[in-house]
Amino acid sequence: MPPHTQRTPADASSPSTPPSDDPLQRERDHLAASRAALRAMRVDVESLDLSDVTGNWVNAAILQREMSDRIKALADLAHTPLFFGRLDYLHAPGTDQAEGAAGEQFYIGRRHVHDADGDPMVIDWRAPVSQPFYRASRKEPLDVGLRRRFGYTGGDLTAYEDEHLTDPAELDTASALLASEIERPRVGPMRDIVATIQPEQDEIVRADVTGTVCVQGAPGTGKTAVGLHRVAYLLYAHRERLARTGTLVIGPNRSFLHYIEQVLPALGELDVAQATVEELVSQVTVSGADPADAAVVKGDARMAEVLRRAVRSGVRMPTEPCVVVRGSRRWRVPAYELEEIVQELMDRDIRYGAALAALPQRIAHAVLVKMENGGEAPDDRVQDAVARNPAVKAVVKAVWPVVDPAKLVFRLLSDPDFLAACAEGVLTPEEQATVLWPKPPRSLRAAPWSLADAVLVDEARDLVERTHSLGHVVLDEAQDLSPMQYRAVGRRCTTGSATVLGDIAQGTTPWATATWAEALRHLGKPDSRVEALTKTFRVPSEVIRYASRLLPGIAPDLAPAESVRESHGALSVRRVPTGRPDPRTAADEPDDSAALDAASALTDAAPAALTDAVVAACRETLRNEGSVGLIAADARIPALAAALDTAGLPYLDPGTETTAEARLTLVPASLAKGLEYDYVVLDEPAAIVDGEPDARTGLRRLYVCLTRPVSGLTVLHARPLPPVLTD
Ligand SMILES: Nc1ncnc2c1ncn2[C@@H]1O[C@H](COP(=O)(O)OP(=O)(O)OP(=O)(O)O)[C@@H](O)[C@H]1O
Repeated sequence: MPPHTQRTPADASSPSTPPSDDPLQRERDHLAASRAALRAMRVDVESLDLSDVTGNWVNAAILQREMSDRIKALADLAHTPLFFGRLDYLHAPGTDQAEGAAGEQFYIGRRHVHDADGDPMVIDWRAPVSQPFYRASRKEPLDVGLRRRFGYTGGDLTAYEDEHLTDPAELDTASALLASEIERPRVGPMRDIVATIQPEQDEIVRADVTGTVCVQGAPGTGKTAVGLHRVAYLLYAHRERLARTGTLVIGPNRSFLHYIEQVLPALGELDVAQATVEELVSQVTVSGADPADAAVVKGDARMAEVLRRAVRSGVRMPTEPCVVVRGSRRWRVPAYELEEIVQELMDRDIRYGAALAALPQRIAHAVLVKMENGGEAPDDRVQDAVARNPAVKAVVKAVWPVVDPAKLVFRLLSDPDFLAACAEGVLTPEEQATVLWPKPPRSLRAAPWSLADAVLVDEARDLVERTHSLGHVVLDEAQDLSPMQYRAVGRRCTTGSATVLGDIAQGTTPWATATWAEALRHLGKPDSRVEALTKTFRVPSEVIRYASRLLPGIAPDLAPAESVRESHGALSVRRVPTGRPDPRTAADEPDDSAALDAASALTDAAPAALTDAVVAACRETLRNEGSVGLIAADARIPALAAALDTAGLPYLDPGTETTAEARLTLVPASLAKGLEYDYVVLDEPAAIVDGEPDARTGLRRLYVCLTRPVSGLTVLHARPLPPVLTD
């Protein structure tokens, strides 16, 4: 049999052939039977009578919720095929390839379906028996004789493709179904990749839950997709444990999270929390922004030591004895003894709040020892009562005051002497001046908290009281976090593990991490393994080669990505003549504020010819099938929006999903990260570079923008391109 046989209903069956003789029809029959079995499973759950089994209304409510979740999970989604693959094992799995053991056949799908006898009709893709579907190869067939992939049109099974992994005569050719899945237009919500997960991606998806995995992946290599499938896998393989401990996906912004949140329900998972870093540290409301230099210092890991000192700065050594009066007797704990107790709590590595709770008990214990020595026989209740005695409370208040994390950070940022005392030898005087508020706010409520400040408050809070740790955290676009932000994420998985996804070349914050080793250290997972993904499923080869020319300047240690798709004519770079000389190039601009002012003046005054050409390019590109993203420097967005309005071209915001009717999105460069469009029209690269505080960050932002297209990229420029992008 030739490899990769693909059949359509037209050539696979004729009206005269009995259905059971035709392999494609047999598969369609299995699909119909599986659907019927799924319906029966749903009816079973719906008809369960809970009145007998629930003793009280709380149990009834919990059970009811579980049932309605289960009913939702058992829905047969018309456009998500129930199974997408089949594995024919040479031997029954688990029989250790025993002589004579019969091979077994499994259909692989998004969820488990069984018939009335409980025999499996579709196996969940996450089950161990499904793993060879993703990993088996000719070199290592993993006891699989046949791997079959199914093709669907709408909800109909219309094709299949076979690989006989142990047949030496069969050639190792690329899968046409995989290629068509990768090529499909991107209109609508993001889809899962469960049918086409690649071996190197599967290794990450199924990595052990106890370890943290960090993925360095070039644009479009599937980092986000892998992260989401990993969550779905872990919830399947460790459901009980993670239901108890919780799972969280952290993304850079809400529109990004909205974009990805549609995938998990299709994979059968409804219970995964999502948050941005800002939402994670929401002790105070963020209303301000820091200049880059202040944010860099506030985000530096040294701030953890400053905060540690600040939290303990109020601790005073006792100078007076503690005298407890009980009945007719007075018990006296001398100052030196109290000092020993306080010193011991200082030396022990326990949270400030835990020490505060322990201190009155320690003093009470000292009193109890004296009582015993004095011939009394006090019990535990006496110790509790002594701990609550006003004299003990007064000592505690004087030596170990309550710390409010927000008030503490407020004081650090507004009181130069306090900051100097806590930061001595840690931050230079200049750095201290940088983090202080220029004009101290009048009250806590009036404080213009920035995100970096909120992270400091979160750290201070953790020094006082342990942060709740989850079972697993997925951190996407991780390269953009500051050391203090890594610590904030890390303390949310101290007892669990993390999946860290990112691309050093796409780091666009002034505090972006230089290496994954450093990031993992701040996260508190220094020994985690780092995997690289270098095959891009999104960006066409011509485009990724073009964008990769920026790599030596922005991330010299990274190898350029390879594209899975050769596509000719995917890249078009057009210079728009404006009739006026270009004053300078993007690359030789000096990095000072005068130059930046001049640059933004230039950006604002982009020639009308460029705007016209960009609108025309959008119109031309919209003739293709699929979504179109017009990406431009943030400063250019108002002018382009006005031009699109005038031209009568409707457009969407990045957070809004494209539909067949509304396919054009106007994307500010600062929001382009993580998004993808079939076609991208890129406006004035030099303006995108100028939109950032320094040239390297500008070029990294440009790299992000250049790598958003799936099928085609049109670059329009009036100003010169960065030199590495000119031929
Ligand atoms: N194995 C696969 N089969 C089919 N499509 C895939 C596969 N892996 C990834 N893709 C597709 O490639 C595109 C890029 O994936 P994704 O957004 O996860 O990449 P990324 O590495 O996070 O990219 P970026 O760094 O640019 O944000 C998506 O459309 C995704 O569905």
